[in-house]
Amino acid sequence: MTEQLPAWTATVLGYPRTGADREAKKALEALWAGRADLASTERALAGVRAATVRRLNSLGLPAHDASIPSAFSAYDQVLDAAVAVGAVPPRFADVVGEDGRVDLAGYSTIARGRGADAPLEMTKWFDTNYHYLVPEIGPGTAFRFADDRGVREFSEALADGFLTRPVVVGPVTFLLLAKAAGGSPEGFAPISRLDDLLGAYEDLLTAYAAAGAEWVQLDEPALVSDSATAGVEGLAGLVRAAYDRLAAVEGRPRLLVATPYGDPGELLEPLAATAVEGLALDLVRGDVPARPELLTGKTVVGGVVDGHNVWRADLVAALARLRTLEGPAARVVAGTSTSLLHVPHDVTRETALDERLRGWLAFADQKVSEVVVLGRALGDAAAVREELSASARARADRTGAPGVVRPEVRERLAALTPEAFHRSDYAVRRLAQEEALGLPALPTTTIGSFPQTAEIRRARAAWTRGDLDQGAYEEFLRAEIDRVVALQEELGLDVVVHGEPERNDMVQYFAEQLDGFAVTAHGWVQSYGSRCVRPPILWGDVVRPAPITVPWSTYTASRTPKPVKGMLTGPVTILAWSFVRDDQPLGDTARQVALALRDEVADLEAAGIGVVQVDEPALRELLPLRTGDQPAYLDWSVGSFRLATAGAGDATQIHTHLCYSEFGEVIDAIDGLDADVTSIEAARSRMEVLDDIARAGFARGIGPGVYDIHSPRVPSTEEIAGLLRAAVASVPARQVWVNPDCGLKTRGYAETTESLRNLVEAARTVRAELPVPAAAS
Ligand SMILES: Nc1nc2c(c(=O)[nH]1)N[C@@H](CNc1ccc(C(=O)N[C@@H](CCC(=O)N[C@@H](CCC(=O)N[C@@H](CCC(=O)O)C(=O)O)C(=O)O)C(=O)O)cc1)CN2
Ligand code: MET
Ligand SMILES: [Zn+2]
Repeated sequence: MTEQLPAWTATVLGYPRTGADREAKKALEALWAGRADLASTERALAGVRAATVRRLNSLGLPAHDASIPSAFSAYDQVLDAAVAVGAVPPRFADVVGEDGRVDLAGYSTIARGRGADAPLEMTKWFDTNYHYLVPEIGPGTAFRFADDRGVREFSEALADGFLTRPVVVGPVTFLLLAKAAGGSPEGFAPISRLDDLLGAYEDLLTAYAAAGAEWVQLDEPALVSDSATAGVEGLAGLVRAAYDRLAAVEGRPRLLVATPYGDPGELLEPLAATAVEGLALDLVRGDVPARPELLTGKTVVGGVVDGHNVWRADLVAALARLRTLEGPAARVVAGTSTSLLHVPHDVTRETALDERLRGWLAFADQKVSEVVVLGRALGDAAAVREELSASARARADRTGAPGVVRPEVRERLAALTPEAFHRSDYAVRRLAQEEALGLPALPTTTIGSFPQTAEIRRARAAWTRGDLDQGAYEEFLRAEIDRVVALQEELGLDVVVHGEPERNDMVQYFAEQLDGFAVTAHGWVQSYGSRCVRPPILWGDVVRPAPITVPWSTYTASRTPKPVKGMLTGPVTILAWSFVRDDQPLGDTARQVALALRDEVADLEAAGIGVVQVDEPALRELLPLRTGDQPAYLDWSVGSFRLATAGAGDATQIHTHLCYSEFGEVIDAIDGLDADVTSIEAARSRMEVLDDIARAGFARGIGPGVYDIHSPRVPSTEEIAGLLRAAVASVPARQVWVNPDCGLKTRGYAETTESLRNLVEAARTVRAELPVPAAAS
């Protein structure tokens, strides 16, 4: 490795994969629906890859120096790594070909499941709204370099004239993110298989070298997360040994090891002590190393352009940061902090956005231009003087723009007293609510959304285009609500919802109705697999010009004598799933959103809606990766939820919904929300999470999800009744609610109707088994 390093000066760690017009999403969904065959789907995905490489090149990343990443994935990069190293769970062994390859059909099967074969579990990727598939690793998992899809994609780009830099999830992160396969011995940890896994990575590197790769990027984000590394003894030694071994592979490509999403802290040292040629550091969330000499002799990608947010970078400050790396590093490369996976493609397409706002923004393509400018600036700052001052002007322009600061919002926040964050004692509220609602024991309800049918999407698309007028669209939605209410009455659900047909997305919908937010037309970002979201941009002070959900909820209440549950998205989730202004603390922004929601709760209450659910599925997502940063976060996040809800009277029942079950870390926070009823995911753990809840002394209502809505599978009455019996064995029956584990929007009506029928039936069965005092309470 003594020859001249290729002269790259700028790079990005990854790029969006859905395609500028969601071509990959549409191609995959067509394959799954049986509307397309494998060959045409592969061609469509290859088209997205080719367009990406050309785009990155036209934006200024050279074609031949490995600064363009090859970071495509048809579904998920962690699944790609699992398939590459032969870690396919035994229940899917039949999808692996004789040559070790897995075709797109088999790959989709592992991701989405098949009949009784559950898919790989899906969970959040660090502190983002991206979800990865969790590898299942056991003592007997036979690692080998099995599927060479990544190598073929590299060769495809090379044949097209581009020498790219393949990107693969690194071996340490792969195992730290994996879970023990079913049947593993008690206490088995996937990371104990590191040595065996490295053999597969050695062969993978050799294959990339044979195909002509000069650099390979290995992503090791787990090194920045306390929860990913918790309980692993001697991790520094493992990191050192792993990369010593990979660095010793004969004839291998150069290695760039990336630690996005934070700061690797003490784990930088063992990594830097190995012979890997490159390190990519996140200098937005992380810091320039306290011991710069660790970087001696390395190529260092300084991640100074935020891959998480859409604001134009402060290029002058970014350049200054990069310069601090220049002494020790052999070469400094301007880069992004993370992959650009989390931001939309191109802001210039957003012609409906206010022009002034558009001038403040950088989506993926604009961020590529930013790193290219910084790369040039490292050589000769004078050559890019104009670009540097334009970036400074754009940032300065935000400060004084109308709407960024609204004195009435600031004054209202400043005048808040502690009472605004507190309700009466739960015991008092409980009595008032029992009287007001008159619900049976084990009350049944849903999480809010009913299936978003093609018909609903079509109607909304027609209304957005102007082909359907406002009146006709609203009439369509009222008819939809009528159907959803009639269905719930027929099924016998106790607390009725309106089904959320008017919402394109639970965050975007609210953003569209609040001042201070902007929404995009093309700004799609992958959330998981083929599913995408358009995160709104929260740029100014937040004001609610008019009630948002009140007309829909009151219409619903007019159609049924049963209690109706109003549906709001909470302040933390609205922040988590938006691109949020970076000119003030998140807590201040969250409290502004909370005040708007507080007014909405008050209006719902005044309109006679006695139950209001404020969803906070992202409460866990924004939890800082370093434990030391967590208390401050929990303080402002819990506080903003309380500010949104504490204006409700005693008789108004506040629900919240959190759609995950790993909340050991946030159980106190959930308690702190002080909601009257909290619904959570619990079916997959067979209600075991309720033991934690009981141990924590949680005394309010709890709705453990009794079936997994992520799959079309219909749970039987007996199965649900079994789960409910387990629930009432750990938690007093008078606390227990019966509901699915999340909203039904991604499901179809056939399985939804059947599943809910069984849910109601199971609740009746177990209700009848309860001792009389509980049933009467
Ligand atoms: N923001 C957010 N994050 C979240 C969740 C969530 O609900 N929202 N849930 C969790 C899981 N993540 C999810 C993310 C996306 C979807 C999802 O269903 N996305 C839809 C798009 C939802 C949407 O914005 N729909 C719009 C636009 C739909 C659309 O594509 N319309 C067509 C036209 C349709 C037609 O003419 O028939 C088009 O624009 O081309 C609408 O309904 O109005 C998709 O990818 O398909 C589900 C779960 C965690 N994170
Ligand atoms: C991702 S949490 C979803 C909650 C929302 N109320 C729904 O039912 O869709
Ligand atoms: Zn949910």
